[in-house]
Amino acid sequence: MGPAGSGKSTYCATMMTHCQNIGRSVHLFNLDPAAEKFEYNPTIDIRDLITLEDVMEELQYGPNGGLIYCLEFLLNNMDWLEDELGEYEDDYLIIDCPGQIELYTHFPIMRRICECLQRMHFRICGVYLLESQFIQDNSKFFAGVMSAMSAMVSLEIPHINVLSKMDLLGKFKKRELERYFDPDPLLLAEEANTSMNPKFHDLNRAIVQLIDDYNMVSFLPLNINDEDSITAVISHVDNALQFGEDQEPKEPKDEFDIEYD
Ligand SMILES: Nc1nc2c(ncn2[C@@H]2O[C@H](COP(=O)(O)OP(=O)(O)OP(=O)(O)O)[C@@H](O)[C@H]2O)c(=O)[nH]1
Ligand SMILES: [Mg+2]
Repeated sequence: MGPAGSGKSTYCATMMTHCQNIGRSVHLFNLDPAAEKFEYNPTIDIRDLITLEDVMEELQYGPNGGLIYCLEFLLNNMDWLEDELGEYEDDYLIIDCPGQIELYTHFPIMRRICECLQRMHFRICGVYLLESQFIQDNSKFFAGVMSAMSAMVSLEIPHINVLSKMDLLGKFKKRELERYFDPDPLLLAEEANTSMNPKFHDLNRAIVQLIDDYNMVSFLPLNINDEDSITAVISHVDNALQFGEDQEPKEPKDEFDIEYD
């Protein structure tokens, strides 16, 4: 999940490549009826049920109303989804979600989809992407933290926040960056207040107090060009899913077998 352009599809493709390299069988599930093309072909695709293009053309909807219509259509046809998912009950699915925050907070659409997955005994972990460039502007960062938090609160599933596009971030000192990975909102608010009109100071403080009260917003950095960073993110997700706990132990590969004289 994450706002438009935050790197969701790139995240999915990166994780697909990584999983294939480590020998894990994964499938891509596209939930975005407006998606155009993917690096990997989705195994399950909402566009097989309905596409935004058709809705806009036939019902004369605009792009946002059309998107809501598509997802509500899916909710009214959940047996389609259950049929599609049925074949992959024991598999690892990476779901590319649409970005519009309305789907998480204004309408319970994503929540209902999560409930359907849970009914089918899938374990779910939400991964919310926020562009790392946001940390160059505290007010943008706050807005991002709040949108991540509202998705987290409305879905009620294990949730991981990721700062995406770390490769694009200019030079930052390590210590300075770490403040954003585990943000101390009160400290950040003081900084925001120095650059904003005093009439916003109380509002800023109230907002950061809210973030602080939840005390559960932290970020993992993701640099898609750095294998260690990809591994770190996927191992947090695995941990949240308890993935691998019921997997059969793998036979050691020949080259690692110990030879005795
Ligand atoms: N350098 C860099 N570019 C990235 C990264 N992730 C995404 N991009 C670029 O950012 C743009 C948007 O990326 P997408 O992966 O399509 O983002 P999205 O969230 O799926 O976008 P929508 O589906 O349109 O909401 C593309 O031009 C990507 O090439 C990254 O980690 N590093
Ligand atoms: Mg996308």
